[in-house]
Amino acid sequence: MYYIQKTFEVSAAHSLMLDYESKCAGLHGHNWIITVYCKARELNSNGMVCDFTEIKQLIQGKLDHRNLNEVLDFNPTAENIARWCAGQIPQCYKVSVQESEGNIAIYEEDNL
Ligand SMILES: Nc1nc2c(c(=O)[nH]1)N=C([C@H](O)[C@H](O)COP(=O)(O)OP(=O)(O)OP(=O)(O)O)CN2
Ligand SMILES: [Zn+2]
Repeated sequence: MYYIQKTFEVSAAHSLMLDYESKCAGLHGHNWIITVYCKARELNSNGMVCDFTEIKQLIQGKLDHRNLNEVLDFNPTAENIARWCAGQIPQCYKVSVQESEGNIAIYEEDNL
């Protein structure tokens, strides 16, 4: 099995839809640090699991410098963003989304 991981930053705004009062319901921004983990049994014709550049384009290209509430059709929590990122790349099995220094969400496919 081959494994790769790609880390990049997304600077964007969001507001959260919550059923309790929170500062996070107001529009605000983060510099999310996103790490995408991919794997493949065989390399493609270019000798890659998938192209680092393409991974970044598929996610950062859609989210960077945007209002996430306008480009995503779900509540843009770090957990939901991580799951959405995983869905953009067929070889992806895990995504980590770091919202701030102490706040990290991880989505990982359950193969059980
Ligand atoms: N489980 C989650 N909890 C929270 C999420 C989330 O995505 N998943 N998101 C937020 C908000 O995005 C909020 O903006 C985070 O605010 P931040 O100031 O970064 O975090 P804290 O409130 O913990 O502040 P400290 O700086 O650590 O005091 C909130 N929760
Ligand atoms: Zn936030």
